[in-house]
Amino acid sequence: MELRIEGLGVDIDGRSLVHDLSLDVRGGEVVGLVGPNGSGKSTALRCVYRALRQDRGTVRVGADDIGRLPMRRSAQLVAAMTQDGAVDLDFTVEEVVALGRAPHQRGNQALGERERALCARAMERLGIHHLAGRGVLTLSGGERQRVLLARALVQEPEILVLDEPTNHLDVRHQVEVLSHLRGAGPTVLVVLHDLNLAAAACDRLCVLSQGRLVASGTPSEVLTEELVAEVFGVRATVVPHPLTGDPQLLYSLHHTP
Ligand SMILES: Nc1ncnc2c1ncn2[C@@H]1O[C@H](COP(=O)(O)OP(=O)(O)OP(=O)(O)O)[C@@H](O)[C@H]1O
Repeated sequence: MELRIEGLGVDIDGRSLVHDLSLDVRGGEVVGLVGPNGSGKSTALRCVYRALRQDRGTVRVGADDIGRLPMRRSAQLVAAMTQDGAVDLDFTVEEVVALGRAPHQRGNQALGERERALCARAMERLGIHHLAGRGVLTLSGGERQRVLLARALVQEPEILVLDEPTNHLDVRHQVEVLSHLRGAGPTVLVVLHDLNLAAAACDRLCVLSQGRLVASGTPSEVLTEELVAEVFGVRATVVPHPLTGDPQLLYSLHHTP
């Protein structure tokens, strides 16, 4: 299903955090939202998963304006994996993953066979099945990130939004988590800081700077030396990945633009 953000605007304390943002993510596409710290990425994403109500604009999932749907319906359509989605109750891993089914369940209804198999498969896929009985408060940051992703996947959403899903992950798990995004089923909008991983994981990138969309397109169209210098204030050399052709940025610590 398509995610369409139209003319999104968020103001807080008289300051415009997101300004007239419009972007589309086509069904099954993976789009990366990148930009410097404080450029409004998380604020925009929060409007998509309804943690924040925008002052202007709409967020549509398919034909529906998400802001007009009952909360249960929008939770069936949109799953979020976020930094503030951390679980602070001492649930087990298995229980937290099963919470992903909540928007589809009635009351305290027990999970059926299909749901239990779905949870087991997600834990297997993310390499956390051996942690099933562990309390989430005892997990490392990276283990917890993978639990939160498993919870989002078992929600079987149409739209999956992720805010820095590779935070805390070692390089192997960064690659693994991002490789799960393509072809996973849902349409994906993901905030990433690592531009090289973003180029490898995303079909298209949207660049935010000071709350405004300043570039969008394929990673090769967007990640130019000029853009990286202008938006991030960093001198980088862009080279094609020798195997995939994706643009990859090489940084020199001793040169600034
Ligand atoms: N509730 C709030 N009240 C005041 N200012 C806020 C609030 N939420 C966000 N901001 C400010 O809005 C700006 C954008 O924040 P946001 O978290 O969206 O940026 P970001 O691009 O996700 O940043 P980062 O890469 O550092 O995570 C920042 O300057 C932040 O301090």
